Amino acid sequence: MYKLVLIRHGESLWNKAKNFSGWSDVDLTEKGKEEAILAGKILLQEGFLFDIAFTSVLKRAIRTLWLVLDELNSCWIPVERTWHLNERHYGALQGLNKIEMSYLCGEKRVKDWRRKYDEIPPPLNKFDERHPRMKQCYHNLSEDLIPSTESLKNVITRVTPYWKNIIIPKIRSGKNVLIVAHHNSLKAIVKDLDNISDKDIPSYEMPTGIPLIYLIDQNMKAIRHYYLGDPKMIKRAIEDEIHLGELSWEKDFKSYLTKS
Ligand SMILES: O=C(O)[C@@H](CO)OP(=O)(O)O
Repeated sequence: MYKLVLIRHGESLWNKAKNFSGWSDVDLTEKGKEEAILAGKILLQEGFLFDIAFTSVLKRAIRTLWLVLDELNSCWIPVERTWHLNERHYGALQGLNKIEMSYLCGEKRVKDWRRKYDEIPPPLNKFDERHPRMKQCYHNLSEDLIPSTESLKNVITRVTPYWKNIIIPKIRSGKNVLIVAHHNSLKAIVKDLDNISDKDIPSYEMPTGIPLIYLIDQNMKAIRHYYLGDPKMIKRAIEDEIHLGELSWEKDFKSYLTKS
């Protein structure tokens, strides 16, 4: 039996603001940093140690990983940073507010953008300075691999080969692997581990900054999984994700319309 630990990065500035984040390189909030530190402390307390870690090239995931490894006194372990584990590219929606967009375009439109398997948001203009082709960290990628927008299906198509060809062999070789990534890129991994269908994976929700432990069999399928964290907080965080964008869930949604 193998063990694998997955962590969605701690709360980011745009999780807090309820903006579409995607490949925008936003940092953690103070709460996000605390979540990461707590995740590291709990992992230490539970006796987890890692041989290698994988993360994206986005700073909210990298910083979460640093804080976790610091608590584990494991800053020295090899770390693979890869664009394959980046968040879903949310196209021209990036930076827009999910509540405001629900008000303007309707809750169903926002829900479909967020949680329909093959829904592709409007693309980000290739000449927009926020486009990844303008960023140094993607300069070694060929243009056809750099997305201007992505559906969840596209994310699964880019994450799965990396998961199967790069990460799984490390697990099979007996390495203790930690993956710190994003809501949608981690969905690709749990989809494979738990055999979750295309129909069910969009509504799979994961809280920020809480270690998710997987026990895996020889066929690289999950035997069971569990979170290391307060069940009440996890339930609340998952409910917030499910209802994000519903105006009735946002008691104070008018404040989103009046902010500058
Ligand atoms: O905005 C995003 O990039 C992601 C993660 O925060 O959002 P969602 O979970 O709605 O796909």
